[in-house]
Amino acid sequence: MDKQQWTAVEDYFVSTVVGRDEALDAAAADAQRAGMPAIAVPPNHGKFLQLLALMQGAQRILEVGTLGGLSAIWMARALPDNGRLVTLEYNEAYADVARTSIARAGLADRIEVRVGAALETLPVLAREGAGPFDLAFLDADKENNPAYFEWALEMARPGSVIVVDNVVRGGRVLEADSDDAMVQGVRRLHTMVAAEPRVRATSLQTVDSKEYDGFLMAYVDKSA
Ligand SMILES: C[S@@+](CC[C@H](N)C(=O)[O-])C[C@H]1O[C@@H](n2cnc3c(N)ncnc32)[C@H](O)[C@@H]1O
Ligand SMILES: [Mg+2]
Repeated sequence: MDKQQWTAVEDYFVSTVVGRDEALDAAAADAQRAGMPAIAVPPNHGKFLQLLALMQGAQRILEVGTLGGLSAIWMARALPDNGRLVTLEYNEAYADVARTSIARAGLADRIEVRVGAALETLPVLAREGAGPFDLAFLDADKENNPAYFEWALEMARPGSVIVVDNVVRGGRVLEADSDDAMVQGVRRLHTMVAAEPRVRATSLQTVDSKEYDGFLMAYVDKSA
């Protein structure tokens, strides 16, 4: 089993149950043209996030890490007309490309892209009373995962779901002495979530065109 097979299986799933979306294909092409790294969610993972948003009956969604807007578009497709998704992005040029793709997808009235370091924009959102968010997707610099999780929890309600992407690090999540700040961010996240009485959580390993990866999912089940 290797990347070629995982990609072929992913393509099969995309061509059957996931389905294609012209606006998402265009967003992916624009992201590539703009020189963004190929680190957006694969389509079947994007659809998974969309289903989660639907199951949540989500009206407010928080995302940390916009890139070209792919995961934001996937999730916002689950929102009702009055629903809102706020996505936080550090890179202004990426945010511009994402906004164009979001507008082309017909979601400009539902998605707000905020530029800045998320450690600065998250407290602003909290002060504004932007929550509670029914779903949060944390997918930016993994070093800051613990702080992002704390902010997501701060702006959650009982019943909210928080997903943290890319927690496997090619298996290096096992390396307690790693000098990779992203690995340490993911490890601190797991230690913190394990000790957090307000959530029930699990982490899943995945394989697809992005190779070996995974995500953590937490359900907020006590008054946050
Ligand atoms: C993995 S990509 C996001 C992919 C996107 N969620 C998707 O799946 O389509 C991570 C993004 O986080 C952004 N980022 C990195 N550090 C950040 C920070 N401190 N605050 C906000 N965004 C940050 C990067 O510029 C990049 O666009
Ligand atoms: Mg990711």
